[in-house]
Amino acid sequence: MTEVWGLTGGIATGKSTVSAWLKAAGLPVIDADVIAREVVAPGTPGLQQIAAAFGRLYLTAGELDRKKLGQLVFHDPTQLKRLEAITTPLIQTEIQRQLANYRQEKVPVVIIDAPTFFESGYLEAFTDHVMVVATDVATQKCRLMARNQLSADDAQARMDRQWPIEKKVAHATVVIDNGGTIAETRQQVVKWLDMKNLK
Ligand SMILES: CC(C)(COP(=O)(O)OP(=O)(O)OC[C@H]1O[C@@H](n2cnc3c(N)ncnc32)[C@H](O)[C@@H]1O)[C@@H](O)C(=O)NCCC(=O)NCCS
Ligand SMILES: Nc1ncnc2c1ncn2[C@@H]1O[C@H](COP(=O)(O)OP(=O)(O)OP(=O)(O)O)[C@@H](O)[C@H]1O
Repeated sequence: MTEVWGLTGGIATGKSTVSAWLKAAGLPVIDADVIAREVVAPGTPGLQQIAAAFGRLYLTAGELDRKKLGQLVFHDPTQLKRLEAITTPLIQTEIQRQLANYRQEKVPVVIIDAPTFFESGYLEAFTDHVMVVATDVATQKCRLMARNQLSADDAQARMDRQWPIEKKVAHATVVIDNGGTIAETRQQVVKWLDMKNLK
């Protein structure tokens, strides 16, 4: 039987950093952020639906202008809901397709890496356990501003679109504290891999 783990965290708390280590250890990772980009790639029905709903203003040279759409939806929950009404079913179908393949291959452990794992409302039903990568809020905001070149207001707006990290931590099977150095975080992940006999 395949054991399915959700991997999540707050925006910029270090989920991708941990996910890369799990992949390097040979675990199959279904990456919701990658799928979210694929379903709105040029020429897809997803992109057509976005253009129809939000206007061609959000397309540049036939591609989704992610920065412009992000500025709209991360500052306006109603617009984010409109976007998710298009993207969520497409993402969900692809995650389920990949998961079904892994189950058929009887892969022992599969990871679903999804920033909005809890908020999406459907992923918990597919998973057995959840790993949450957490930092304190000040560290999260600082790293988000630095990585995405965002103002404090823009960073806060993105953080406010997600569950607070304490609430995610309260729902976790395992918490990885990424508030310290990369090496300290790595140690926690290696310990988990050891415990699961996955190294
Ligand atoms: C609004 C979009 C175009 C902005 O693109 P951009 O390249 O600037 O950001 P990117 O997609 O890399 O996301 C960065 C981070 O923002 C956060 N985020 C993205 N979508 C959401 C959302 N629907 N709700 C809350 N946070 C979100 C996540 O932490 C994510 O890791 C894009 O995020 C999008 O299409 N979102 C809707 C699809 C979705 O729900 N994706 C979440 C993964 S399943
Ligand atoms: N322990 C750490 N110390 C310093 N910087 C870190 C640490 N962990 C991650 N970072 C940096 O913080 C930023 C956010 O990390 P990462 O991209 O892994 O977050 P994420 O949770 O995947 O973000 P998102 O939700 O946007 O996908 C990156 O620039 C990364 O290099």
